[in-house]
Amino acid sequence: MESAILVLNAGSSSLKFSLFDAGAPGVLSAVAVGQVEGLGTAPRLKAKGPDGQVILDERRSTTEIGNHAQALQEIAALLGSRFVGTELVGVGHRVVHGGPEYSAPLLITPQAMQELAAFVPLAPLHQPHNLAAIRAVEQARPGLPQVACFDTAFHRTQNEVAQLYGLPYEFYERGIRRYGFHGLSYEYIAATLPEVAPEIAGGRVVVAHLGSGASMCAMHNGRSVGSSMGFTALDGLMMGTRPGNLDPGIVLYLLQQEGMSAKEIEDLLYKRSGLLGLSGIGNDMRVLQESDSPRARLAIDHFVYRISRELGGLAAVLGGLDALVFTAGIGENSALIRRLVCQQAQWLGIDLDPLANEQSVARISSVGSRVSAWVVPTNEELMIARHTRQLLGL
Ligand SMILES: Nc1ncnc2c1ncn2[C@@H]1O[C@H](COP(=O)(O)OP(=O)(O)O)[C@@H](O)[C@H]1O
Ligand SMILES: CC(=O)OP(=O)(O)O
Ligand SMILES: [Mg+2]
Repeated sequence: MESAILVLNAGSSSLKFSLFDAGAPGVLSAVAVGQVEGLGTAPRLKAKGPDGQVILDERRSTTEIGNHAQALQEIAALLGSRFVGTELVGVGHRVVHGGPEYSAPLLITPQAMQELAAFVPLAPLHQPHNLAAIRAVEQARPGLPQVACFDTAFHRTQNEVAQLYGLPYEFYERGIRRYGFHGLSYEYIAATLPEVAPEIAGGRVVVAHLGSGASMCAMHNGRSVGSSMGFTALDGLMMGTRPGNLDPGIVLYLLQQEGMSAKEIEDLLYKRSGLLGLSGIGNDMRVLQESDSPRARLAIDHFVYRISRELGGLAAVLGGLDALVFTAGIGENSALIRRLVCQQAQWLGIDLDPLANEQSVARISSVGSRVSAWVVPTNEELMIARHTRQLLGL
């Protein structure tokens, strides 16, 4: 391989990467994928080759890999040793918040970095890490072209009514509006549906991206018309450590009556709530599913309840529903969550095929189901690589 595109997806506790052959014409294929997960707690470096074979799986101490910059160094060392002689021609990044202006991928410049830094308070779990990864690459390889791909961009097709909050209009003009997130994932699903599920690709589809962060998107003919996430990635569904949609009066109460500081509330809302806060056990759905604790079951039931409510709302936005698509860590892997959600959604016309659901095959609803249900694995890194290749003209 002569030249490659590196993709970095920096999350709150992980740094995911993929390396793509930039020289091969046509369909992009990853020659290596992996991540450093457990950043800050129990770092673990994992990497796989093109056929999915494990090439590395090592636990490291927090002194060895203590932050995203060190994680990036490890990834660079690993890739450098395996792909000697390969020239890196571009780096694509997931940047969670692009604000009202950025509705397309962007070539990184010093000015763009300044503008994107203004969105750090709107995505404190993600934006600082996204920008730190860009700076680290710039430091290691000055002048290497870097592209920012935004989680918010895919939702900019939504009309003004859908993006408004019921605040005085000048707040909307100042940028306080519903942005929506997980857009690279939804864009990938929209691009994939014509292949895997052509009968629904042009229809009214709700996609449920259920991972550590979770959201749902109402899509009509592959375009976003509504999203459960809003101004920040706190809104909508309950998540691993975030509560999702919350009465704003609770925040006022905590500030004014309970004397919590803004920082303490930020910590509560981003890091201590959701599945973790309700269960008291953890934020990993696998652990909750295996637990006998009633609170773990309560957390799962509330997770499903919130998805069901949001599904009804987004189906109303679409004026009806043709299909429900599950994706991301929980959506792709948890037959239990899919079963519970689909059972709740029987009133909408979804009839689950239990065996297909257990096997996580693409279509998981029965042949006669009026509204179909699907599992479609997402690939944010591939979406970023496509954008990067196109923007850089590679
Ligand atoms: N087999 C599984 N069953 C249930 N949940 C799973 C399974 N595998 C992964 N998950 C869940 O997926 C979540 C991570 O999803 P992912 O999309 O990778 O999240 P993120 O990118 O936001 O970190 C984990 O927290 C875990 O709860
Ligand atoms: C926007 C968001 O919540 O992303 P993630 O699911 O990666 O945490
Ligand atoms: Mg994710």
